[in-house]
Amino acid sequence: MAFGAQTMAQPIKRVIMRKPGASLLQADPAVWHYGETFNAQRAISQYDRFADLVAASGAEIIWFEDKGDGLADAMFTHDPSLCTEHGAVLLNMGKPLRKGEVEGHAALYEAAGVPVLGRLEGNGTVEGGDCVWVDEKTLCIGRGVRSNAEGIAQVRAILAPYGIEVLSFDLPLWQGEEACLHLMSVISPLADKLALVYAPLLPAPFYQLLKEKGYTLVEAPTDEFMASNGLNLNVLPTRPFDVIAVAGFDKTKAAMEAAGCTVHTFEADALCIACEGGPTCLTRPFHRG
Ligand SMILES: NC(=O)NCCC[C@H](N)C(=O)O
Repeated sequence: MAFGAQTMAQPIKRVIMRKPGASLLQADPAVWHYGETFNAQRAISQYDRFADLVAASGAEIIWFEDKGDGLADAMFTHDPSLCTEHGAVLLNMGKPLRKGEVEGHAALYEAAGVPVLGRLEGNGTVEGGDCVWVDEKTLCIGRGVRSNAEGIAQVRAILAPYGIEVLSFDLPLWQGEEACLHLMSVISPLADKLALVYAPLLPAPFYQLLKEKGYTLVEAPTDEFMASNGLNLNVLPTRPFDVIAVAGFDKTKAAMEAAGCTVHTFEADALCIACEGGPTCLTRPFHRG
């Protein structure tokens, strides 16, 4: 099976996804840090609409089944692994409740015949949501509550033989250690060198790098970023200029449309806003191009 995703917006050919089921239905929202609008049954039906949009893009979905393993956050398949043109990297989750998800990804890559280049060990943590390819040879990682210096150093060592540079950028604490703020919480690539950002929370050197690399930045409005717990910004390009976003954030949608994007939306208060993860987080594209 072909693989490799060192870009963030090229057409998704293959993607790992997990439909929430038994594990989400059993999840205690207080334990998992799910918000007031959490409702597992509604989240599951909202997910179905999202999965229809991904399937309609033509992507092949590789399913990571929820057989009641208790891993409620495992629907956010973006986080336990990433996949280069040379093979996959198995990450190590910073959120302790999510550690067990990595084995599921390992099994899927093995079944798909995708080689594994390396696996994070010991205390090193990096989550996929902190990883942004700004070009095919440059992977930026947000150092924060979920990804630490040791984990970033391990990813750097795993990818160095392939000529891939790994850069680290410090994230703010924002809503605290229990909440989820990834580097991808403040940027969503929309096309080659075009990204939706929430500039006030971008690490300043990362903002400067994007400018140096020639990016055009579309700014998401503060009121919608706050009202959505940041989920207005978390949009998934299934191909350049064609994105899936959470419904209800019209100014953000209009800003993307003004930049030339077609925006498909789905209702996601019980799924994304409550569980702190959006359309990008719900997918691990492992072949784009
Ligand atoms: N890439 C992402 O931003 N993933 C969202 C993960 C949300 C999940 N509830 C978590 O706390 O890890």
